[in-house]
Amino acid sequence: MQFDELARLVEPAPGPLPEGGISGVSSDSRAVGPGDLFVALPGSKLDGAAFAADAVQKGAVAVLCGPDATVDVDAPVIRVDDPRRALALIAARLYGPQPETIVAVTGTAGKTSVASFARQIFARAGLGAASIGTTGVVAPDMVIEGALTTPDPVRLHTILADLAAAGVTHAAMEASSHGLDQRRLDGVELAAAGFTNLGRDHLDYHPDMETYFAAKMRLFDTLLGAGRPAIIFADDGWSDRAAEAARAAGCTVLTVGRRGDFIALKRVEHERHKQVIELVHAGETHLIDLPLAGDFQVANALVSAGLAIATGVAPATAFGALEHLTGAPGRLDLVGTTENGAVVYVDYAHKPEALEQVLSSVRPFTTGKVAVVFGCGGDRDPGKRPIMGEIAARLADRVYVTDDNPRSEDAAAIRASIIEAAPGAIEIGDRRAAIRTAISALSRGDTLVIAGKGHETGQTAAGVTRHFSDHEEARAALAGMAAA
Ligand SMILES: CC(=O)N[C@H]1[C@@H](OP(=O)(O)OP(=O)(O)OC[C@H]2O[C@@H](n3ccc(=O)[nH]c3=O)[C@H](O)[C@@H]2O)O[C@H](CO)[C@@H](O)[C@@H]1O[C@H](C)C(=O)N[C@@H](C)C(=O)N[C@H](CCC(=O)O)C(=O)O
Ligand SMILES: Nc1ncnc2c1ncn2[C@@H]1O[C@H](COP(=O)(O)OP(=O)(O)OP(=O)(O)O)[C@@H](O)[C@H]1O
Ligand SMILES: N[C@H](CCC[C@H](N)C(=O)O)C(=O)O
Ligand SMILES: [Mg+2]
Repeated sequence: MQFDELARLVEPAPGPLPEGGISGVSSDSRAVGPGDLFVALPGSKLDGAAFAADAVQKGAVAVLCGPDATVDVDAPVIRVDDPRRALALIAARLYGPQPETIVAVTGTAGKTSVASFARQIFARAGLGAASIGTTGVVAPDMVIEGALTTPDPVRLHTILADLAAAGVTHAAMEASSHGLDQRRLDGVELAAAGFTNLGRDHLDYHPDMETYFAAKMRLFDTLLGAGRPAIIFADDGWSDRAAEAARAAGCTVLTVGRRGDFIALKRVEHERHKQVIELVHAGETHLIDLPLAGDFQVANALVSAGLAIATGVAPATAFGALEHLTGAPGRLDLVGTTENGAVVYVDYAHKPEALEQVLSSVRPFTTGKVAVVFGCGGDRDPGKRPIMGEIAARLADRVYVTDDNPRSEDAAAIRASIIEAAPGAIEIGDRRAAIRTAISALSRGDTLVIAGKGHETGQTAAGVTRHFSDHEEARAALAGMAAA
């Protein structure tokens, strides 16, 4: 990319730049190669400006930074108002092309599920489809594990270009609040965007709920172009405000749910492992056998169908595809049943609303007791710990408090802060032991939810990640019971 083209992408437009251009872009000095532009970002732990000289030594031909960054290097320095946005726009231009139809979904809970469902609907419609999010990149003949829900712009645009080259025309991606706030999605050309719900999460990063909501709304007010469809789940406490924000941005608001106008949910019959839903779209009634457990999956299915229909999938195809959905791994995922008929699920609820939803979802099908095994991650919003303790104590009959990913924190202190609000809880720090104890205590008619780690395959404590899978542990415990 020539410098004059780069100059047209950033604000304010920089002064005169030298001849020539850049061959790549990076915000990490460790990844800089000859000919690259280094973008110095002020981060949460470090200041990228401190690495500018390193980057130039490694061959960076220019440095882009914010207005006040302290950068003293022997290379042109380009100062812009928003270096994170500049990085994203430059990465989009350098590493494109993107699949022609990209949809993104935001919300506190349901993003991974909606992205997976939208991919499955696109695929059923015969389109080259992919999803990008917490569980990685999923495309035909391609599964790439990912570290972040919304990858950083350089990685994201490399992925999008690889997908486009592999014949993917329709991609569904998750827009996390960190990703939106850090401009990781700026430059992605969105055909439609969705909103599921808002609840307490990430208040270690966002100062309060209003700021958290505003970060989510960047999806509509900055990223989705005017006139493009915004699919809003209508039955959440924040739905009206989300619709208002999208409308104010000029998006075409299409609501789904019981209060929905685009897809109106009329009736739901919940069964243990599936639900039958009746909905009305464009004056036509559809009766759908949704093969997923959990009330919350109805909302996710409606948002994903809305995204697919709004981007051109025939309604009958989209609704037909809902009958074939497979849940995203680790989302109210049935692991097995004990010989005496108790049911064991692995779920990814690691925040209050999700835990509330999942425990409420299993109650109607539990003739015995509801049990839950969970903990809370370290280095994450400590305020949610007693809230989740209270929810577990209220909605489950047996609560086992264990470790999630303590990361750098004292695991016992995390457990104590949960138990403060769940006084009857059984404390077993070792997650494997907690799962085994909970499974061996199950009786006929009971349901156990092992919550918080879902699809994860590692447990991080004191800076070390060891292989750990709730699925494997639960299966082993169930097999052990059967053999005994
Ligand atoms: C708090 C947070 O979101 N941090 C993200 C952010 O890092 P940062 O800018 O704060 O990085 P920093 O370590 O302070 O460094 C500042 C700058 O110096 C640069 N640097 C640093 C060292 C060096 O030697 N050379 C160098 O150039 C860094 O590359 C960076 O540009 O930008 C990085 C690149 O995009 C991310 O990898 C990093 O994610 C960290 C690892 C993370 O854990 N993020 C989580 C909280 C996250 O983003 N989660 C969301 C939400 C999940 C959900 O839905 O629940 C997600 O989308 O995954
Ligand atoms: N629409 C929903 N409403 C409330 N809770 C939900 C909803 N969808 C999923 N959940 C709960 O949240 C958990 C995570 O779901 P999912 O992975 O789809 O959400 P996410 O937004 O991608 O979460 P994360 O931000 O952690 O990646 C599920 O296991 C379930 O407990
Ligand atoms: N993307 C989320 C996942 C949390 C999963 C949970 N198991 C935990 O470790 O807290 C985060 O990084 O905050
Ligand atoms: Mg996710």
